[in-house]
Amino acid sequence: RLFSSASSSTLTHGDEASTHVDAGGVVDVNPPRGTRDFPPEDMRLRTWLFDQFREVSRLMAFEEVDFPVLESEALFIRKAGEEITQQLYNFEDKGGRRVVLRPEITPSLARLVIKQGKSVSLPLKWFTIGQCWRYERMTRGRRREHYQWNMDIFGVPKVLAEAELLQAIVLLFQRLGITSSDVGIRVSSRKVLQAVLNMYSIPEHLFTEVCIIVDKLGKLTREEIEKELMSTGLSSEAVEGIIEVLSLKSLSKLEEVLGSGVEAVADLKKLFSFAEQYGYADWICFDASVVRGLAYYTGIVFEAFDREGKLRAICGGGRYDRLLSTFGSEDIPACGFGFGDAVIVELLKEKGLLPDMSRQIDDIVFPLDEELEGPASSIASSLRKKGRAVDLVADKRLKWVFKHAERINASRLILVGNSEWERGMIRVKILSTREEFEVKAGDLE
Ligand SMILES: OCc1cccc(Br)n1
Repeated sequence: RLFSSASSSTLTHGDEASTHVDAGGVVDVNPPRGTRDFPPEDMRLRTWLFDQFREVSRLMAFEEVDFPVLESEALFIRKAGEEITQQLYNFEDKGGRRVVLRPEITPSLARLVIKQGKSVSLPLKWFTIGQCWRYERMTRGRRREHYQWNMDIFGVPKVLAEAELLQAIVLLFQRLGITSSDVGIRVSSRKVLQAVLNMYSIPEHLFTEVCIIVDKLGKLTREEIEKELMSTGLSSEAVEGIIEVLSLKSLSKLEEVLGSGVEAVADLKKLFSFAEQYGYADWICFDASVVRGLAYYTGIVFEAFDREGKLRAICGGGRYDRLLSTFGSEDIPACGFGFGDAVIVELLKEKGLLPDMSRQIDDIVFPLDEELEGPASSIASSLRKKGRAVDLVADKRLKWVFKHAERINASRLILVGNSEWERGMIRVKILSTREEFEVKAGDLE
């Protein structure tokens, strides 16, 4: 514990109590509920994962963008009863403005596209990695923040855009060593549900609400889903029809039920034929139950899942052709996905695919006497200017330095000692081969 649990008097400075501890004199060293610290080893893993996200974005020719974590609440007020908008991390700032810690990134992307307006030429292919927030009652002890990699394409109405996004996801999995035996991607289209609602002449305004309800398939029982659907005013016949179609996992069966020439079927057939061309057909499967829980999806939707069924969705996304008009702007066809930083790490752990996250340093420079600290720092400085990662160590016993060199996987140990320095020399140990030699200080590369 950082402080004893003594009374606060032991912690005061002068006559005012320290402002960092409560009356009990103990500061809480944990981060706020539902949030994480990233100490060095965790940060190395996160940096490695984000580097994979960035490399795939580069391969796909996407441009990086960024936004404030803080957004106007108005960007996320939607009436569809989505979990994400019911758990807004929202508050009023000191200027009386209603703001949120963003729960997702797509609305910010849409806002920037609108703001850029005519100054950008379509298509746009943008990516970002950003922290997203939700305020969930900690009854379920779940996280309140995660980082999400988002890839979005604006201005391409055809399913080739969704096919591009699916390749990005498959490339990412392949870079991490995950195969299509570990993970699949369920693909469907909101137009399937649209077609079913049309079959039962269900009014358009119920579409989004029905989507949000059926997205809970697999989380709620069939009875609960049926009850919620009936509560929207759907007939039991329509409810049965919806549930029957959504349980389809074959495109040909879907075509039988919906009839040929239905846009939903045409889109999906096109997407699956692209998948063959890209070479990721074995990663994807049609599953009509996929609707995703965001109100604004209008077409193809998809989500990646672990085939053992132990984890929550790894990533998900879809087409959202009418989001911009909800912000009062001209619509631009768009599609994208979000890929969180938590479930993927759970999967890598499950599969024994976590990379080695130990430190690696090029050189340790160590002065054997205090009066050699100056020369040691000049040696460290010249090595750093040549691009070497150098740990300058002082005030330690040599035994500790050897242990430290092992701990941080240093390649070389450079010792600055009196007898050598008098001759302008330093001693170099190559730690992998134990080879040791003297070299003129200025000649060391
Ligand atoms: O994907 C839902 C979500 C949104 C924000 C924060 C967290 Br943790 N999870």
